[in-house]
Amino acid sequence: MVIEIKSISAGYLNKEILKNISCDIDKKDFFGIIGKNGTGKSTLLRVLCNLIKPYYGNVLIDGRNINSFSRKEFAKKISFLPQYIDTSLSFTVSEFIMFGRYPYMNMLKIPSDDDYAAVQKVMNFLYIKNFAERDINELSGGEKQIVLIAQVLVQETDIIVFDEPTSHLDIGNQNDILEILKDLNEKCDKTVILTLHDLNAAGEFCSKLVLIENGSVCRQGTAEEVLNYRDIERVYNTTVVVKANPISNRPYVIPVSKTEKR
Ligand SMILES: Nc1ncnc2c1ncn2[C@@H]1O[C@H](COP(=O)(O)OP(=O)(O)OP(=O)(O)O)[C@@H](O)[C@H]1O
Repeated sequence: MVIEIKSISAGYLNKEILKNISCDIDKKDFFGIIGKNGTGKSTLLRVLCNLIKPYYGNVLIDGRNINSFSRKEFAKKISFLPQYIDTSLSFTVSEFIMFGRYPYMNMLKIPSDDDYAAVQKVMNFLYIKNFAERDINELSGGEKQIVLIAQVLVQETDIIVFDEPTSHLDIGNQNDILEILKDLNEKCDKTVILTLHDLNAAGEFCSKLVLIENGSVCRQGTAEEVLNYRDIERVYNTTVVVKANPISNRPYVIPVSKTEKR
């Protein structure tokens, strides 16, 4: 077990958002967190990444409480791509990716040869070397998302965490990003943890899912176990049909209009 989330209650000021959440994440997992808007998915990631302290409970990584890590140590263990990142300042793609190397730099924050090599390696891996010198603000949404992922990868952590990495992307770019994350999971031994709104993408790519309902775990397990129509209909308050993808055999969820007879 690489991550143990134990009986977490957390929120903001006095408002409890997460209520007694427990889940275990294995090293090999491609772990998806799903649930309605505002149910606490991002809050759970913030607790996991030690950005907010829980009211109760704790998070262990490799058996060690996350509170016992120094900031630099933690940044070499787990990297996080939040849902919103300000990219309004003008940086080239390679400069922007270099920010991910901060945990490895000395007090003066001058990149070493290793830092430059790490940036080149990630750009090669993601096939983005050709726009290394472009301004990040000139990129399309899909290109920018790959650069954000590059900044996470250059941090060279075993655990990578993404808050809705595919929002605003078309189905082609969404699949491209998820394939990259799947490769990182399967070929580079990274533990991938992400939130997703697209239940079909979650069903297709995630090895394990947790469905959050009003800040609590409704169900966790394989995609087949979690994406059952009863839970999905109740949690999302809508009508759906769940089928198996004829090629991958993984579950996908089809919405049904209220005007259709059942
Ligand atoms: N910084 C904050 N301060 C106060 N309340 C917050 C803060 N961030 C989130 N919340 C509240 O916590 C609740 C859960 O938010 P969270 O972002 O974790 O949900 P989510 O499931 O990720 O939502 P979405 O799918 O819409 O991104 C919401 O009611 C939200 O308004």
